[in-house]
Amino acid sequence: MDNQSSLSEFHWIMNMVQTIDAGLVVLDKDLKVQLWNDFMSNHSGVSAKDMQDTPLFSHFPELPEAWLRSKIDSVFLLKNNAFTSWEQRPYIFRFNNYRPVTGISEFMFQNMTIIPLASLTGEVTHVSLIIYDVTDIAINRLQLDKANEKLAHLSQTDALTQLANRHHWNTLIDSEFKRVKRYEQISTLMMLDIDHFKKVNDTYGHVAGDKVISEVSRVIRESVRETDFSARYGGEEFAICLTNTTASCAVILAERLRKAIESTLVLDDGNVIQVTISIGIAEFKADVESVDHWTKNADSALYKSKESGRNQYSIL
Ligand SMILES: Nc1nc2c(ncn2[C@@H]2O[C@H](COP(=O)(O)OP(=O)(O)OP(=O)(O)O)[C@@H](O)[C@H]2O)c(=O)[nH]1
Repeated sequence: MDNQSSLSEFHWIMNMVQTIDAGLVVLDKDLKVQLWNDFMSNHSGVSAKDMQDTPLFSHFPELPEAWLRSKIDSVFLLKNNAFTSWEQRPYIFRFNNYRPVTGISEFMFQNMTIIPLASLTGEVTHVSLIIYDVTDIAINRLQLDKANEKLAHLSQTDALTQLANRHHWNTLIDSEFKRVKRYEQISTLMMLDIDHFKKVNDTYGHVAGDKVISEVSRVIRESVRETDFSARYGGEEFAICLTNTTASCAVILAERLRKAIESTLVLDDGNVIQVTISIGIAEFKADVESVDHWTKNADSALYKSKESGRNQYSIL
């Protein structure tokens, strides 16, 4: 190839380097900038002329210097490419994201490849950083993750009460049962039922009944610990599992709930509705063979509370 054609080849290669839709930066061993393409100028607002032969980090103090230095050092040393993904670190250079408002990020998500550049003698004298704008991919992924999270929440939650639904309860209590059985741990199951609820429906209607269920659930949600879990077990029946708690300690929550619900006034269409609950408590014991067995124990205790006059707790 003669000088003229290699010069023109160099010219169009430089044209491509400048206009390609990715950031290209070439650094020497002192991390001084030797090439800064149009993508980098346009997004950073700093021209190639101003960057030329100056240390990269002096222009961009917000760069993760220690982390990036060690990445670049390892490329010089090992002569291998290095790659970083937006999932590890959303961006390297803090460039604005010009996408229509997404609410997810105001910055451009970036992947980066660092490649060693060898001289004719094989010595790695420079590295090139290639910055890819992956904002669209990242935003789609994050939106999908959010939607999946929302769907998972919806599929596990009872709409009226915002408590776990029966299906999700089954999963939770199943794994709690396995945990306590295997490690001989302590855990207590509590079943709650609104007293004479049929009368509430018959007197005030189903909408008022729903309001009562929703208020009772609110009290439950606000009363249990973060480590406990609760669910709407059936129509007006609720279940709470108190992990690492004995039946005698569960009594404290049972009484707190009983009193709180007894003193809650539900207003509906000019009516003031007041309800009470009955509670059955069953601590996990070594002879409990299954979740069904454990639940039956709590149900028997609940039945005892109903039989003894309601608005009270019983322990099996
Ligand atoms: N409004 C409303 N009512 C419901 C819902 N689910 C179940 N119910 C009603 O709750 C009532 C439960 O009645 P029962 O199981 O006979 O018991 P109770 O009247 O509460 O009496 P005790 O439990 O013996 O104190 C029934 O009338 C059901 O129709 C619901 O989601 N909304």
